[in-house]
Amino acid sequence: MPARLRRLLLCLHRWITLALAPLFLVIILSGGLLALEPVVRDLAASPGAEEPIPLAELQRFLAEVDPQQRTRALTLEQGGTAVLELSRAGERWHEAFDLEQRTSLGERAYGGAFFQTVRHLHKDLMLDLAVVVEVASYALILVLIAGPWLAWPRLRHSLTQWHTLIGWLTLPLLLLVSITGVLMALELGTPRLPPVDRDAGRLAVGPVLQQLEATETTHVYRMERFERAAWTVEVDGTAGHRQLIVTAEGITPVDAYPGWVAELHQGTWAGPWSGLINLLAALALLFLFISGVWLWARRWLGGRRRGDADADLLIAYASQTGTAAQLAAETARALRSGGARIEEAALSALEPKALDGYRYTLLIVSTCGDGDMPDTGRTFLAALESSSLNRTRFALLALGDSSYRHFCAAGESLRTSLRRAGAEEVLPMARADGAPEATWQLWLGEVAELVGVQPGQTKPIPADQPLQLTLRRREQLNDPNDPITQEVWGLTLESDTPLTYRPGDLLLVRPGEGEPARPYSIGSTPLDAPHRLELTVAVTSRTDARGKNRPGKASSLLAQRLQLGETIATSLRTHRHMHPPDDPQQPIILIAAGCGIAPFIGFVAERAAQSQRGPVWLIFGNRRRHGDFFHAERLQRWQAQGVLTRLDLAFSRDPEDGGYVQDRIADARAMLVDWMLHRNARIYACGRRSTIGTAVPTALTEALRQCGAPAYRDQAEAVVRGWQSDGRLRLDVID
Ligand SMILES: Cc1cc2nc3c(=O)[nH]c(=O)nc-3n(C[C@H](O)[C@H](O)[C@H](O)COP(=O)(O)O)c2cc1C
Repeated sequence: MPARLRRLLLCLHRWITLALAPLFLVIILSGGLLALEPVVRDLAASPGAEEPIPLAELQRFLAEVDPQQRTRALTLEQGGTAVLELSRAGERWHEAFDLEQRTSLGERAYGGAFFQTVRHLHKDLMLDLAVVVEVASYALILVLIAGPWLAWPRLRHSLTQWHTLIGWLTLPLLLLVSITGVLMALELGTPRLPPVDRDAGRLAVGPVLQQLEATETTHVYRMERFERAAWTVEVDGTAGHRQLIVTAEGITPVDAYPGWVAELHQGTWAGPWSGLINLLAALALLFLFISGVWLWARRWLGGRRRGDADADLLIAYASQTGTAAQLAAETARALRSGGARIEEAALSALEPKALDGYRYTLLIVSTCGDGDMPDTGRTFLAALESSSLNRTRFALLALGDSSYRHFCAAGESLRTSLRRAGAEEVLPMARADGAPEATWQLWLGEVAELVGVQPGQTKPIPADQPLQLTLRRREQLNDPNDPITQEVWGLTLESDTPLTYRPGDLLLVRPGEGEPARPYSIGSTPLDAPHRLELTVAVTSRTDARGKNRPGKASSLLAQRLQLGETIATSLRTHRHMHPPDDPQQPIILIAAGCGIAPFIGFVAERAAQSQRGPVWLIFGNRRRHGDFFHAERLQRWQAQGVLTRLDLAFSRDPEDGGYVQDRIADARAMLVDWMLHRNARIYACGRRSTIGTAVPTALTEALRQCGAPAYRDQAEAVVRGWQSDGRLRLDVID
């Protein structure tokens, strides 16, 4: 189904229900109660009479027991009993009589007056607003019809799945009840009645019987006044068994009363007990209504707390190269072992409102780029602008390096925005300059004291390793004659000592003394050559104050100025977040745009060096197959060897393989969703912010939705956020 149509149906389903919620509740609850009426009536009565009463005998009987003609209805029961509904001065009651003795057997209480009120509520809200009920019934039919288009039922235990399953199972019954309700309001499928003068005076039972005398009627089964001056009477006579409408003007035979539509609507087509089906319909509707509103409210309130629902501390982080993430994990471990109940999440997995649900929120946030917030914190920071957090109490540890122009700028701006949103800062902000271990330890001590726990032992955070590396090989990876491609080089660097790292770790390169370092993802494995590491380096450029193009200092050093055999001082930073899974059998999906392929060459190389390896699927996108399909030869060799299980390519400027990585995700969505939901795969994505940072999560959300797992956008988004926070989806964004 087209996404736009689905969105429209979802809007109808959700907003009609919410807009008409009180009305729906009244109609559903009163309908459920009314379903009980025939049953209660049946329980109170003896089984129905088989024999009707002769007309003359009925006249004599009524003349004696009801001389003032207060009878509104008469029914017969087995054992010679008649039950009269009598009224006096607006009061109504049922009384049973012995037909032979003509004596009262006492009042019959089955809550007739109560059901009368409920019926009134069900039909016109007790305010003569039958038209409002009619409109609500149309709306309900729309809501019911829109529902099944939104999700397939699945056998899984979650409120959403129960909502879907019950909706699907009871749909025919619910449609039947609501459509017959509308038909009744339109008087379709009910017997065609003669015109009834609603303003005429009350027509008493005596004149009705007199009129019947003048016809061929011999026996009466039951009779009931349904308007002030109109009765329905079921009779036997020479013309057979008939249903008559009697008014002051005369007698009209009609089809069976109240008609098949009303019987279907009331559920009484198979006797009083089949009416209980309507109780089932009402309970199903009530469940769908309450669960639907609850699911919506839960999403709306941003109740995105997952995992430990009782946690009273939230540890949230925004990290670019993994340090803040690692410190957050260590903080959580230390406080947990002291007995605190903790939830840990990347800021990208949270909505600001969620912070209000915890006693304290502890934030660890680094600064990247030129004073920027890491990608995992940007959406959160923007969302804070329109949030009001009056129950949030937070403590913040900012990571940075004072050799950069804007020291701890991301931490500062997060702090400002939180305070502006109304959150209370409970500890002075801590700023770590360079290696953060010492500052973090002090901060952890303060935090532990604040929350009242004794922190457990902490593991040291690996510090950056200084490394002297010699350039051994440099090869241009793009086609220098193709102006559409960006200048990209593959470098092999060598150390005197064996190296300890995993693919995805970062090599920090300072282009000069006092210059800020630039991180480069390492795309090799020490399993292949323990002294070597490989980089894929794009030559960046920026426009200076005079409008001239200046090459990036670190990239031009690596790609141009550094000579073969020359040595450079660097440092190696562990980037645990971008390590391949520890289990070599776990399926991995690698999504790379442009230079984002850099770490993944190392991922596949690591798998190639392992004997017991799981599947690897690479989705790579760039501009031109013949200009910038980096590492093509190696990738194709790995594919032929079966190391690379699947390779999908998107070259945006080539007509034959056009599109972007997100288009390949959409093409292969069924397989991708299957790998994620049933094969415990992990996704890694690396590339520029515009491609990977937003397009990949959006494409994954869309893939889930299209596969109906789940079908609602906000739920699919929550699944993708969940993958991000539990490490099933790992993004590495390069500027
Ligand atoms: C490319 C790059 C840019 C950085 N920019 C800044 C900056 O503008 N201001 C600052 O205080 N620190 C800056 N830093 C230092 C980091 O904030 C610091 O290394 C921090 O520990 C990294 O934490 P993370 O691994 O969680 O991202 C930068 C680091 C790198 C590698």
